[in-house]
Amino acid sequence: MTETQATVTQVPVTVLTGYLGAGKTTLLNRILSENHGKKYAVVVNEFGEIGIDNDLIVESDEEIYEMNNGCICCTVRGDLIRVVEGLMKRPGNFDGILVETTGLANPAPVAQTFFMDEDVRAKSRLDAVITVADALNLLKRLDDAPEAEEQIAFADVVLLNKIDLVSPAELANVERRIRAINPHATIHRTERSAIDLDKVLDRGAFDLERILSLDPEFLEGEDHDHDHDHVHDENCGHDHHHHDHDHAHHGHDHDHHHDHPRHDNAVFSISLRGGVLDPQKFFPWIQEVTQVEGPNILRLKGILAMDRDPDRYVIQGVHMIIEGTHQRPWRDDEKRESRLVFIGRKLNEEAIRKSFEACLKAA
Ligand SMILES: Nc1nc2c(ncn2[C@@H]2O[C@H](COP(=O)(O)OP(=O)(O)OP(=O)(O)O)[C@@H](O)[C@H]2O)c(=O)[nH]1
Repeated sequence: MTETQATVTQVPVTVLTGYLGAGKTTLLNRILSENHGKKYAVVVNEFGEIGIDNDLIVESDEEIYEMNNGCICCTVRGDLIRVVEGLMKRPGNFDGILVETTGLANPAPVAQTFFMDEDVRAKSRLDAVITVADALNLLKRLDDAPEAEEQIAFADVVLLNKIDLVSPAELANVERRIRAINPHATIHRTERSAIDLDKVLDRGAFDLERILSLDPEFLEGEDHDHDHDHVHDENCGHDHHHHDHDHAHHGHDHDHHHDHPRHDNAVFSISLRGGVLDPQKFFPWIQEVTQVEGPNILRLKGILAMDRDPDRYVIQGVHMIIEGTHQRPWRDDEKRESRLVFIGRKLNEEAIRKSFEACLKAA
């Protein structure tokens, strides 16, 4: 090691990935809530037009940078470089960086960022890619979502989460599938992403050799977000207005996994916004929607203002399983409004939008 290398401390970067609703934010919140005496900078990237994820992260002293631009492969790399470079200008303020990717992302471009950009590379090191897998839904997603497989393949550590929702036989089955895709990752079985943090942080686990054997062009993506047709960028939001367009991703020079497409173009989001909701109408409605549309709802999240309720109500779901909690009182300076995002396939947007509006409290 040269003298300069030895004196520069590289900030460890942990990438949290995993398909929609697997338990990434749950893990992130554990990391931020635990009393480990360390300070992390958090970068989150989400899919969907209205920022909700940020509101679901526990309140802490941590600084949170949100990148809300859906398509991680095109725009986020640049954003991530900017955020990381900004952070690097203030050394000593934090002990590590946590990057939570959207559930629809292939983690490769995020991981590449820490090797591609000179400045970033000098000052940070990719510590590990942690993939959270949903024990109940992973097998289905491996069949229909290429990102889910990439996330497993890239993992240094897999949290096989939601073990409370499956039988021991099903669990063993999912674990076998994960092993078949990635024989090297350490697998931990978890409920609510509960894990000793030293099993996920400061692992020194990212194995470049292994990634290069998986993806020989991993270090050659320098021009990645410049070479391809820029028409593509306009469509990167993947929102429902664009979901049936001929997505230009196949033109990507980085699409070297020829055997499967990089993005699941059928997935789109519906963002609903409104004022105060009538709980007598809203709860039966959401039950019905999740029963009827459940198989197509990959994820739903909302922060809702309920009539006669002083608290923000958070609702979350993956397919048919939904959970709701009171988060915290609405602050005086906050507008009491409801935001709800559905992410899925083949959802009937118009019907969902209309029936949601019918749940608003009568003026
Ligand atoms: N039953 C059960 N539910 C869980 C478990 N872990 C997380 N959940 C729930 O699953 C839902 C999704 O969890 P999140 O941590 O928000 O998932 P995520 O991966 O961050 O989701 P996206 O950011 O939307 O991709 C929430 O309602 C959680 O409360 C678990 O082990 N068991």
